[in-house]
Amino acid sequence: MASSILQGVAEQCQALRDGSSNSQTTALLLTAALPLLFILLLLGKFLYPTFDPREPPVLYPRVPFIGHIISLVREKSGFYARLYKEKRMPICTLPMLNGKLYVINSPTLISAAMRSRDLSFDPFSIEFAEGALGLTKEHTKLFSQPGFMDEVNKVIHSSMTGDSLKQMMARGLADIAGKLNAIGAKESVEVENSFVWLRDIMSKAVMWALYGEKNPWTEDAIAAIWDYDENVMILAMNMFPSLLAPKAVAARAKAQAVMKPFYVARHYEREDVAAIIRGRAILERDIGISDEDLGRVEFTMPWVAITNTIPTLFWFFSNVFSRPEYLERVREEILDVTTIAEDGKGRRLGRIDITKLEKKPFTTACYQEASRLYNDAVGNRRVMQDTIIKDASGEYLLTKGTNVQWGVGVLHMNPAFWGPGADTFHFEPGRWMEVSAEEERKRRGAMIPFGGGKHLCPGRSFALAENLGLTSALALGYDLEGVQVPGCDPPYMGTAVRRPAWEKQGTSSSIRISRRKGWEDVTWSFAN
Ligand code: HEM
Repeated sequence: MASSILQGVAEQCQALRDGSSNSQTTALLLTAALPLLFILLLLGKFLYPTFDPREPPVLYPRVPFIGHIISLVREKSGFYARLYKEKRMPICTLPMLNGKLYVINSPTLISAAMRSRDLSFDPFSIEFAEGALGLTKEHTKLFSQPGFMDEVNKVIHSSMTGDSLKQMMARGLADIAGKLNAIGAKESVEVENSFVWLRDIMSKAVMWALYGEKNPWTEDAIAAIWDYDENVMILAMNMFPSLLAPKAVAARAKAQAVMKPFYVARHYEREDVAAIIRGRAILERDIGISDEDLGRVEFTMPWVAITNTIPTLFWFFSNVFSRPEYLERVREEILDVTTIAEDGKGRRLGRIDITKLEKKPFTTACYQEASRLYNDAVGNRRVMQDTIIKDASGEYLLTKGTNVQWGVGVLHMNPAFWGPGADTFHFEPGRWMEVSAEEERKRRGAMIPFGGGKHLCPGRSFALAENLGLTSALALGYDLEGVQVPGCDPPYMGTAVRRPAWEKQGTSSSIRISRRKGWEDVTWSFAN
């Protein structure tokens, strides 16, 4: 940058000496410009980041300083895919204002970044919380105590395994069954928007699973989470939130107000509350967060629990139910894991075993394909100590304090890993069936819908069980007319999964649901 300015000045001086530009005006202008150039050079020295030759290659934006920032805001997660398509770099350094950002595209380097102890997600959790949850500096100071985030990590990951996980799954699945069983044999339900219909059923089930009998989440309060979801990143930036995102601020206030009495009454200590909710609250209480404030701080949990689960459910559901041949194959597999018994009162009981369904090849392939195609998360880490990561393309120095990102879509939609058509929105469950050892090897590290390393999403098995539960009972026991697959928009910033954009392909969101012929008398339940 500085050298190109100097070069420009030198060329002008040469032109003056040569007499090729001897006008007095030019000389005057140049004299006046010299101090300005000097200031620019000085500013450049202090404002522009420096690069070590061992760092990833630098990719300068067309518009200096702010070019990459503008592209990121405009293109969202699509920015990483575009950059990779144009440059095909395994990793690069993007100068931004007076800082820089590393962007990784190689699966091996992404895996290394996720596993590295010197790269951390924790600073983002804390910084995000301040704006997104409306916390005070006091709260963030408490969270920043050495070792606290490691304790949170331990609680999060140990509480979503074994019996705690099973209990959560069972509660959620029972709630889903209740909603479907309520659809009578003689009625048909007209649904205006299939995404919203699924969203409302699943949100309630997840809240029930997390908060137990004292679950505070009303329909209204759940709707507020979805209003918040759309604008959470504006809040996270923490600049004039009431002005820039008043709807999200109001939604957050409403949701946090609903949570407050739950925490003030210490319902989180109850046995029927999910261990992740209980464990986090106790940990936070122990470092000095009051019960009154826990409802505010813990608002992050219901949000992360539904914001990616439900879009994943929607894409799995719509891609299967809109294709009769796929629906038929999925139905066969579900039937195989379902027991039907008389209830002694003239009705039948249908029990779907979700753990067995999780092993069925075609159903799993459809779920995987939906996750591959529609998950476009952006991975984030901060370099805590200078560190080196490497792959076959070379070794790269990552310097302390720099942020690192990767776009999941760059890997998930790369035909080099997933075969022809993988870079278009072509849903092909066949990609997941009969995969050769060679293909398996090529795909290693290229499927990362849940992130990885010590921050690997702890909710992935819960989400899978609930999503399979709802779709499997629907597939076997109900007829759904009019299901279409819409176009999609990038995920909202801070979330992982693309959102439906009905208007893009003129698709209709409305569907009609009725009991399937021959299955009208079945009451559904799940084993997990
Ligand atoms: C299909 C559904 C889901 C998807 C696609 C998803 C995706 C993700 C991703 C990409 C991350 C970041 C991981 C990283 O940076 O390495 C994450 C983290 C997390 N997710 Fe999920 N998630 C889902 C469901 C859930 C559910 C149901 C819960 C809770 C009930 C949950 C709780 C969390 C938590 C607490 C973290 C932070 C983990 C940490 O910092 O160690 N997620 N998730």
